[in-house]
Amino acid sequence: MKTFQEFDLSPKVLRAVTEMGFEEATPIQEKTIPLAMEGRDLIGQAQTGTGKTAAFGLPLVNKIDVTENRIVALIMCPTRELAIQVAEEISKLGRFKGIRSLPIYGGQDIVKQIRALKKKPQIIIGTPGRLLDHINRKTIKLEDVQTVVLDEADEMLDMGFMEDIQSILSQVPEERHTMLFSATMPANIQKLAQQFLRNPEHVSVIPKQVSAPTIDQSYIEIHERQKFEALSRLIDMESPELAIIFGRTKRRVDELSEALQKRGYAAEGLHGDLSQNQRDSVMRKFRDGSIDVLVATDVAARGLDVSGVTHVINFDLPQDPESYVHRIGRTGRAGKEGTAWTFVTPREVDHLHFIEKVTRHRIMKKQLPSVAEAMEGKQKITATKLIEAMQEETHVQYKGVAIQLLEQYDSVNLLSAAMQLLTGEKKDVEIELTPEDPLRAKKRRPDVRSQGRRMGGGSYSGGSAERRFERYSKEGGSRGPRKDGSGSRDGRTGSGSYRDRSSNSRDFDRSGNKDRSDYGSRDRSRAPKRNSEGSQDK
Ligand SMILES: Nc1ncnc2c1ncn2[C@@H]1O[C@H](COP(=O)(O)OP(=O)(O)OP(=O)(O)O)[C@@H](O)[C@H]1O
Ligand SMILES: [Mg+2]
Repeated sequence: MKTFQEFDLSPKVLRAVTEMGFEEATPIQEKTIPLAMEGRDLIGQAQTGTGKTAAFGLPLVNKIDVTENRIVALIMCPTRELAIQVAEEISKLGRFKGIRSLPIYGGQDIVKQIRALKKKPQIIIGTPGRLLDHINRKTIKLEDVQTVVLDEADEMLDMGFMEDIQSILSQVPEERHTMLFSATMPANIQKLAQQFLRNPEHVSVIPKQVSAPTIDQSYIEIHERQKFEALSRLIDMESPELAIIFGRTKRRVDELSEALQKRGYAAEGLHGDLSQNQRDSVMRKFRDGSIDVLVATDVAARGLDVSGVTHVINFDLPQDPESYVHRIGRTGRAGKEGTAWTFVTPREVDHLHFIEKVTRHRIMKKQLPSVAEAMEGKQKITATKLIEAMQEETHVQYKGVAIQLLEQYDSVNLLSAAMQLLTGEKKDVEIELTPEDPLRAKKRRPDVRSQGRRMGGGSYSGGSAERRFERYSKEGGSRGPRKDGSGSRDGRTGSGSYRDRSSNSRDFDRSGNKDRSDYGSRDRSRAPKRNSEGSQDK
């Protein structure tokens, strides 16, 4: 492993890296930083949570001259939350150097963004839709851009952003440095690479499995109507520090977060039909720990890096293997351990096995914890907390009352009652969720012999396995129109109808993440053809 001193980074950039607590470069950083510093176009693939942001961010902030007062670098991300987060990381990396960066995404007041643009940022981090909006308004000019990064490149393609990306890049000089990054590189990424990159270097540090090795993966076979009880028991048994629960649709996320609140959990939902203020507020609360359960659609599947996420629970099975990899990759980041549980209805078991094959990772079948096990798990955690608190010896002021109580009451009864209070017994409210249809079982199975390459394990070069995977995906509907596709274009126009129609539909909430919500008068013909969420986010 290389230390950062071994790269030819400027002292101010090195200082930022040190302050961020990075000591050694991760494998993707080790391989891509020198290439990027040489100005090589590249496609970088590495497991979730392994520092791809700094892999492109460091060479970028290192290269930019601080006296520059034009936009010289552009980073595109598929979702608003990710744009905000990447901007945050870039700003940390460029802090001592004084690099100016700005996130540009839909849902935020455009006038405010125009004002911020007047401060002459050198790096723009944006979602495609809103970027185009600024380009059309001539409030963003890309004629001086020298470096372009597409983070989560495959997802942007999947969301139907191809045309938007084409339009944006048509504004950027052809003589530029372009980099694509993602943990997954399905075959169709080739199209994007051929079009936008020049003689790119493929850097893949995906070992055997595409999902991070530090994630413990299990599934529970369960009927739709039992899922909520199972979820409550799992949370009780495992007592996550922070958990992300993925639901298939926006409606599901709304119902689930409400149900969890009724049971007394500190949970909130995130999906594309919320206002940007609501989205920001939910993310803030999750990051600062004022809620410990985030219920989300796939809008939260990509790139989000929240420290302390110990558990990911797929309440509904994800649509495709990539989505599975990215969702569970919200835990087990930066070498930490994580746990992922997936609920699978009997009719979806085939689909789960397909995901297992494509990701080349065995997902262990586990039994639903019994009420007694959940209870026991919870009590163990309370007992541990109690013992830790006792050892800290900060409870002196309670000792007087404790002695009095012990003189009056039975010690076992007393401690049991205290533990019950501490455990915070959940309210026993009856919950009924609207059932979701199971994902359709896939008929076509991947060819086991060639599966290693299917998720781009070292190659994305369009071999038969990739093609098969792509074909499979299309048939399975996962790459076809998202199920909420219907409303997407309206979303782009900013009319209320999208919201009205989609909130109860079985929509894949990619919708919300993509920022098209204030597309205003933009040409509708440019709306992504295929999807759903593509609709909203710029
Ligand atoms: N060299 C390093 N040493 C320690 N921590 C690091 C290093 N590089 C990055 N990190 C931290 O690791 C975490 C994950 O990084 P990042 O979000 O860039 O991962 P990623 O590879 O982009 O994941 P994803 O595929 O989910 O987007 C972040 O909190 C980041 O600050
Ligand atoms: Mg990332």
